[in-house]
Amino acid sequence: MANVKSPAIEACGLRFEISGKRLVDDVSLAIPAGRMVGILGPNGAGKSTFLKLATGELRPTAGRILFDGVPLAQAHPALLARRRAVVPQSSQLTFSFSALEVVTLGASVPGFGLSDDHSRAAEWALDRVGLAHLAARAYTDLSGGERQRVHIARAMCQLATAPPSPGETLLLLVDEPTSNLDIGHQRRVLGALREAATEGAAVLAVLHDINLAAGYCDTLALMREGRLIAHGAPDEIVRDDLLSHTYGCALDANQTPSRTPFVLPITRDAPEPATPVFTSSARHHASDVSSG
Ligand SMILES: Nc1ncnc2c1ncn2[C@@H]1O[C@H](COP(=O)(O)OP(=O)(O)OP(=O)(O)O)[C@@H](O)[C@H]1O
Repeated sequence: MANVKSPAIEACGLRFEISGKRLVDDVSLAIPAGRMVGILGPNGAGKSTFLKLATGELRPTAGRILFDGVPLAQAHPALLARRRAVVPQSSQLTFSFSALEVVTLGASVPGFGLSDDHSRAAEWALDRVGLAHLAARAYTDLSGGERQRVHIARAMCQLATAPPSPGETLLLLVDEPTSNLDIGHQRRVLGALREAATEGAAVLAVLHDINLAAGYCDTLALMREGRLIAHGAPDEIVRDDLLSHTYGCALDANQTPSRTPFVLPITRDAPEPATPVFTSSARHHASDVSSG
């Protein structure tokens, strides 16, 4: 068993219930150091709830989360701050901090300001997400996609200012990091997460874009109705039958010449309605109104 490292984070039989509804149901998933795992699944599948359990924001109804083999609830907050960064799905930040100040929020020590290392890490992180030119801009004046990249940079800065000791793993937990981004910035952000994994971090990312997930993640975990229904290499998950069933629509899986799997919705076989639906219902509505 040489070279087998315990996972950076591991969910064991995780369940979360609220008001008698099971949002996460018996999910077991391990993310080892150096791996990027994408969580996929339809809206409401339980992906964000699972991520919140993994960050400790929610406490499981049953099962447990281990961080480097230790129950997450027992991990010291200082250790978590040094080794684990979280990017939630949305942020309510309304102060007019500059982009640079937001990026340093996770790294500054109250009363001591920023060290040179922190400042350098923040500038590096902003540059990594293509925002170096907006470092001084008020966060509240940034676009949605720019704000999203600021939060990715904040997480990267947080981890970059605390290089791990030998044997320690950094953990990055991100919820839909590309939802507001154009395709170029999607690539840039996923490339940065991929690079973090290649350098040894464990990365868990909730993603909606199956093709980007297949291109950047080592494995894909597919959730539906709170359950983990499949977990494997991208070519084991990006399959017509599995995805069409999971998402409830006809999907066509294929591979690029470099053998990266991808999927497209099947639209060519869908018959066009004889009468445009909107026009037809609008006409009915108009005749109801005139005859009433
Ligand atoms: N506090 C709550 N009370 C009841 N139901 C909840 C609560 N929070 C979330 N849910 C429900 O739990 C289910 C899972 O939510 P979750 O946000 O984890 O889904 P998701 O897979 O991340 O979805 P999406 O892709 O739309 O972001 C959804 O049906 C949601 O409506």
